[in-house]
Amino acid sequence: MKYISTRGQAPVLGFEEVMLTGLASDGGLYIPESLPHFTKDEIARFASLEYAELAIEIIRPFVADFLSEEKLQEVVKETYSVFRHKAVAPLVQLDTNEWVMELFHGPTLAFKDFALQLLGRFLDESLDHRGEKAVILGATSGDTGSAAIEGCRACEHVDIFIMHPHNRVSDVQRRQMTTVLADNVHNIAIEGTFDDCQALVKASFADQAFLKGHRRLIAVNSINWARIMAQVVYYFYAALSLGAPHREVSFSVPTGNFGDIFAGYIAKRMGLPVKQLIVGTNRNDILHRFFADNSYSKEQLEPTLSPSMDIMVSSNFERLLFDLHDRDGEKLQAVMAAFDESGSISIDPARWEAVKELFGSDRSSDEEVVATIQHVANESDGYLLDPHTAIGVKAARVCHSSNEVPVVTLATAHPVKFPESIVRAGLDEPKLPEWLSDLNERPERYQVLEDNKATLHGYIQETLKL
Ligand SMILES: Cc1ncc(COP(=O)(O)O)c(C=O)c1O
Ligand SMILES: N[C@@H](CCOP(=O)(O)O)C(=O)O
Repeated sequence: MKYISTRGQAPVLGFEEVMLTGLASDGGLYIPESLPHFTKDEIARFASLEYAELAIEIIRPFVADFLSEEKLQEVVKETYSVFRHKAVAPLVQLDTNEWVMELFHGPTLAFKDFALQLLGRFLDESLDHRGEKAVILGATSGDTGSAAIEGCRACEHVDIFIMHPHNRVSDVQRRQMTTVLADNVHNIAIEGTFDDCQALVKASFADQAFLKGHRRLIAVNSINWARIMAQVVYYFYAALSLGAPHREVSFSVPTGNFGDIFAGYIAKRMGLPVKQLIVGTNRNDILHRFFADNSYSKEQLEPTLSPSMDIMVSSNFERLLFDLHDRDGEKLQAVMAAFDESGSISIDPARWEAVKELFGSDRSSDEEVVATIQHVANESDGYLLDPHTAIGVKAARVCHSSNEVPVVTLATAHPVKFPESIVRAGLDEPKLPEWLSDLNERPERYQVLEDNKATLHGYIQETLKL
């Protein structure tokens, strides 16, 4: 399979290079030139598979030129064996046709583990084979960071630098990162927002001189295609459990960087009968404003009770825009340049009407998040939603257009990561699981840095003695 950049100017690459490259050299994002497509019969045959077996089927066509069948089987099975629920991604029923898919049974209690446990193993395999050393640079609003650290801490060949916005992640999220004291793990608190951290990652890909040619720079954010690919699997898994391919299924997804829901869009393009994809945002609602008013325009980022979604510029939205501009890199280059210059774009109205047939959207305030948590706990026997998932559940209830079609909200994080919302909902604070119960006593290590590229690069050079 060949991968092309959304901006049309970067070299066409195979999977392994794409995984090792992160951002394309023209500033775009890599995406398959064409997607594999499964027929209804083929999808029906997946129905009896366990999670890891299904993952092998879905992932195989994307990585065929990277891993042998034997290695693929070994790595994928090992990846999903570390999840703490037998079903890996269990479904919980809230109402007749309303479901929640729990994606928080991995090592860091958020959906990011699905892709980052796999990516860590893939990177290790590749760098080992090539005999190369790498620097991983990531931005996190709280969950990608710990999942990336957990996925990559054992990789002999990498040093991992994770930037989080100082004082803007929950205590549990911060501690999950900063209490990992391995020599190759470096946590940085940036005096700024998640968007500032993400901009530093992108600027570093555009200017890699600070590594002096000694190391390869790798991205673990969802700009890395391998992240999206791994997340496609659970859409198939949920839909198959609910009657696909003989029945349509809708999904509601708490959305920030547009990676998770974009994986749902890819699943649909691969043949899964997805009726609707519903975007749930908090008050940092650029994506909701796009789907509601055809206005993709930056505003001031505001802290919320759902900090992982405190994101204004959604990286993966560029991948959808690419499709909405005839997959023409030149056109997209112009669109992104206009966005960079004015901070605001809209698309051709006919295209926008068409995309809304698939995508719905909704926005929740903090008060609505608390009310949803409270309401669901009352009606479902104390079932706890984390604040991000609550945004998804409300979006499903507001936007889902059919009573006949099941709707699945992706439960993206465990409620224990965000106790403040639970307590505000008048519910008992959830307890950390046994294996994490001493998290608050573990020593922390991180460096606070100003939001400045030269300062960041200097810190990395000093740490690695480059
Ligand atoms: C708990 C949680 N929910 C939802 C999201 C949004 O996912 P995405 O950025 O892929 O849209 C994130 C992170 O981005 C998250 O950490
Ligand atoms: N919510 C994310 C933000 C980064 O998104 P990513 O999916 O592009 O890595 C986080 O928790 O860090």
